[in-house]
Amino acid sequence: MPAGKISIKNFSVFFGEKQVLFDINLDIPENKVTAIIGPSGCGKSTLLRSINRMNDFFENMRIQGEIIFENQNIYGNGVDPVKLRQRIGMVFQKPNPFPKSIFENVAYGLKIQGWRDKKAIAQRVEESLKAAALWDEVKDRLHGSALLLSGGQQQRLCIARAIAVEPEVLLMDEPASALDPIATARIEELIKTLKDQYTIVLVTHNMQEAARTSDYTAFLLMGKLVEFGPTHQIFTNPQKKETEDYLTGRFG
Ligand SMILES: Nc1ncnc2c1ncn2[C@@H]1O[C@H](COP(=O)(O)OP(=O)(O)OP(=O)(O)O)[C@@H](O)[C@H]1O
Repeated sequence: MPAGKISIKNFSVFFGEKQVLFDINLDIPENKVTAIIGPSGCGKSTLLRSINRMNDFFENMRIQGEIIFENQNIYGNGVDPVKLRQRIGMVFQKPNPFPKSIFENVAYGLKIQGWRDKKAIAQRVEESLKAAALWDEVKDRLHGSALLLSGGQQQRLCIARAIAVEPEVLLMDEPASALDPIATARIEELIKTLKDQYTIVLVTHNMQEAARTSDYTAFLLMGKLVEFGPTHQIFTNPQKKETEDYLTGRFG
């Protein structure tokens, strides 16, 4: 297995008294797509959101263990979660463009980072929209509202917005689940092209999607990591009975 870009070490999450992740150990490989699968409520989103400290927004949240990113524990002293989220970007289940123009959506993070040079901003917006496979569809209406785009276009816009600030890691929480099959296929294609440049972690309910798009798969069950390995191995020759039972539809 390639070297880990992110190392999750003995990691547990509690919401109040309730423990939802139990002692997770997982190395997420660089420039690959890692899928997190498992039945509803098993902790997939919680694990994903732990990687860029999005769970910090829940007041009753507590963790144990470490997540190492570039030789630093992201939960260690002195780590700024806002800066961390610029390096570890996120795309959510429901497309959530801002009620602004297409251009402004993509330029938003750059402006927050202090970019002022209009030409440089325009260039980065174009590059990001191209990388998100949306440029050709929107280049003539960059100043039109993002909210008038189709759901699939909005999701690609959110991906463009996330990559505009050049993160190293992209976290995707069921990015295609609100989309029709054609829009889903486009997002899946896009994920495969983005992995050359980004380390991607993808939560999905959809087994076919995990099989089609990911290089590695982690199977979670009731907050525990049951199995992790190359996707083809997990799907064709799982080592654990629980994984096989889940993949063959015996529960979940
Ligand atoms: N902020 C919170 N406070 C309390 N419990 C929470 C909170 N967020 C999640 N949980 C609980 O943690 C458990 C794991 O939730 P999580 O959303 O991570 O699961 P999931 O596998 O992503 O589920 P789904 O596939 O249904 O989205 C669930 O029991 C959920 O109710």
